[in-house]
Amino acid sequence: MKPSIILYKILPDDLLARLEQHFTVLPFNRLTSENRQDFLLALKQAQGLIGSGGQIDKSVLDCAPALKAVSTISVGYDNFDVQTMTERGIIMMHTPTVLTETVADTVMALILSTARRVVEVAEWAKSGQWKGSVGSELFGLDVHHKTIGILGMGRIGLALAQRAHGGFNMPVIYNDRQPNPEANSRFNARFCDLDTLLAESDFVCVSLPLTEQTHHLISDEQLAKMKPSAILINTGRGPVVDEAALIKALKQKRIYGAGLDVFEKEPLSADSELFRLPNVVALPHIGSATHETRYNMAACAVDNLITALTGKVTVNCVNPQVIK
Ligand SMILES: NC(=O)C1=CN([C@@H]2O[C@H](COP(=O)(O)OP(=O)(O)OC[C@H]3O[C@@H](n4cnc5c(N)ncnc54)[C@H](OP(=O)(O)O)[C@@H]3O)[C@@H](O)[C@H]2O)C=CC1
Ligand SMILES: O=CC(=O)O
Repeated sequence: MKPSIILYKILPDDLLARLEQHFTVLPFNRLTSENRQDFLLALKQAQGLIGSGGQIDKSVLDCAPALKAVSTISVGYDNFDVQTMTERGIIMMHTPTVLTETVADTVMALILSTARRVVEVAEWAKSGQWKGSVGSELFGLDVHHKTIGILGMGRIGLALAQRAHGGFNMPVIYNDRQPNPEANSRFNARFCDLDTLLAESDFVCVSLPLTEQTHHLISDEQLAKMKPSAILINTGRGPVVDEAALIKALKQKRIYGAGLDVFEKEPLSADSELFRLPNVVALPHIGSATHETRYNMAACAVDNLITALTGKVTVNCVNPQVIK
């Protein structure tokens, strides 16, 4: 008999078929409060879990006595209780690398659209106000040759540094837990402490995971250290930035603007002040959302689960210590 797995995301037909070759698939389109009881019931027999979104915490894992492997269709895994999984020998897989370049493109899109006020000015033109050449009240800021500060020089940080250095002639400074020799040698990037990064950057770009150490890493004190002409970009995770502090800084024009793809609570409420501030570009968590990349992420996650349950895991594992 094939092992049972739960799929909680809609997959392309060919990828679903690939899963069905190996497993009996118990499908849920996504996790909702309405289907939670059915999901918990199905978990009793599931050896594998694949999908994205939702909190897979201890209360969920307690309902999954047969679980051996979990495969998230994302690189971030802050919504999983990895510690409990590791204690129970459950393998946690994720999808790094396949989305790196696409997310770095999204960061550049946010940098350009906030600095050059692309969304605001396009809306202005669309509303019929374009009667002649635009005046300085609609001018933006240059991007090229400005200093980019990258917080988290990992895979995405490095791909961002490449774009900024090679494409826009931007000096690159960065903060991480340790220097990244590749960033230094390929992009002439300079490792510095957080305070220096905040004080010197024209664009502060957050590309960090959410952890206990990074939660609210950017709050009142850090925003106060940024230049009034600087822009904050967050594509890491919403709670890395204290959203109330950010809204205050933006309203008081203590920083020039913000480009955000992630928020403390998602979906961001339609009545959030962030949607009403003209100096904010707020995207609905679309960092990796292209047809090609979302397919590649799903394919990677499917292969990850098949390997974790039927083969020998060598890559994409968050807790390799559980692999025997
Ligand atoms: N908006 C979106 O759609 C997307 C968002 N993301 C987010 O981006 C994050 C980064 O992805 P990726 O680049 O692939 O991940 P990486 O792990 O390659 O990069 C993260 C970097 O941050 C560093 N870091 C971790 N904690 C700290 C800390 N406390 N202080 C300083 N540096 C720290 C890591 O160091 P170390 O290696 O030592 O841990 C690493 O160099 C993901 O975790 C996810 O949250 C990812 C994809 C899409
Ligand atoms: O936020 C997206 C991810 O892949 O992580």
